[in-house]
Amino acid sequence: MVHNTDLVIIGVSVGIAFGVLIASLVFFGVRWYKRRANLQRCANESSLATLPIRANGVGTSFDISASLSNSVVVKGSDYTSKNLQHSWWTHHSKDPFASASGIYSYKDIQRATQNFTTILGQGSFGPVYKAIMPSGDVVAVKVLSSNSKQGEKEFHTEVSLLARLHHRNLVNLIGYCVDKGQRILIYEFMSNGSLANLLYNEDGQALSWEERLQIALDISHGIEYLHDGAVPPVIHRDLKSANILLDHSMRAKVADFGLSKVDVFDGRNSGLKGTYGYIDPVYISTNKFTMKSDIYSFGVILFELITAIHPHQNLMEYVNLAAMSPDGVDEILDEKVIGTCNPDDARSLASIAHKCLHKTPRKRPSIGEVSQAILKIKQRHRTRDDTMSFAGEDFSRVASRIEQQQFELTNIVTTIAEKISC
Ligand SMILES: Nc1ncnc2c1ncn2[C@@H]1O[C@H](COP(=O)(O)OP(=O)(O)OP(=O)(O)O)[C@@H](O)[C@H]1O
Repeated sequence: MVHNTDLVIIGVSVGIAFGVLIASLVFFGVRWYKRRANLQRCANESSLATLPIRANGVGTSFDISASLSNSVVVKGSDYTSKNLQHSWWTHHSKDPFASASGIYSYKDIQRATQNFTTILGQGSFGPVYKAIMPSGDVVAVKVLSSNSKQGEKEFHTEVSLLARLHHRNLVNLIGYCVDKGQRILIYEFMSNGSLANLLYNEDGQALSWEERLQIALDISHGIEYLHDGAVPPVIHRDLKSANILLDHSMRAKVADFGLSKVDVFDGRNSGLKGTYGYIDPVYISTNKFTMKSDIYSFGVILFELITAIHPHQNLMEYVNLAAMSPDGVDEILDEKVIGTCNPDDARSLASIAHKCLHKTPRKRPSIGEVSQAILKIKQRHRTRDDTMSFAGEDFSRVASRIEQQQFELTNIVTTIAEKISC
């Protein structure tokens, strides 16, 4: 016989067991849900968290899991985004932020820019500040404006591209900051500013012809690395004198990857990228951007170096007029280099620039051919300079010998005169 009390005990026990079971299920369910949500969040953030960075400008760069924009990486390359999946995550599975010294907090940047008071300039991406990092390194800090046309995709493109591209003629990305809803890029500081500033700012000292040739060669080497050295190859899409920066020793570097903006070219949002005055007309008509479109933009920059006329000041009209006679370029040569620039050099450089602007893209030279041609002009200039200084040296040696002989002759004459008077 089962007593009533037994029944109560059994009922209570079953109730407790059932309650414990439900509580456990709820507990583990909530835990599982939280973990899942956490993993989801990590997965969403991983494209940024796994972005590679050079540790304070030196050393190793890591692969990435962030997606690269096809707008700058050449399509059809064997090197697909799959190859990029071997991520930083796999190397640093615990705390991706702990060991990467290229990643900074908003507070670090605030302190380094004296609360964002050291403005260098304003681009379409946002303001750029000069900053002194705790290490003492001087850097340039680009803050992505919240109302900027450049969004997250461009930020990813810039960081992921620059982190795997290293060349002395590209502006190095030193780090970045994603904190307090801000996106900030940290670059090596280029103390001589942009080529556009140097060419068009009347206050500064004019660039010499020699410096212009070196700048042309530096830019071509930077592009050569992007087109022929990088895997997969990269098309810049926004080459212009404002995107060429110069360091303390006037060496030029190409800047602004992934930040090329959608230009409102004809009043409609055409989706064309680049800057008016530098855009390849073939790209405008076909909407196809190739390496030869970068070559076109470089041709425009070469003419800027020769003439110091901005593309927005009818540069192409002057260039087309000058092309009508063999020495027409002499007429548009920047007057600040007249006298120091050999006319043959200017004509040769103009001839390269003309080839870059050829209306049929496949007839434009490759960047390797352009580099070779500029190097030849530079070497010729140097040889000419050396010959002149050698001739100068010779002349001064002859002059001092004549002076010496004159002195000796005077001595002889004086001695003879003394002897005669005795
Ligand atoms: N690494 C750097 N070192 C020194 N100055 C810099 C650096 N990067 C940019 N600047 C300066 O900051 C200013 C803005 O540069 P930014 O690259 O944002 O715009 P931009 O190239 O002039 O224009 P856009 O964004 O329309 O292409 C320029 O005057 C440039 O000289």
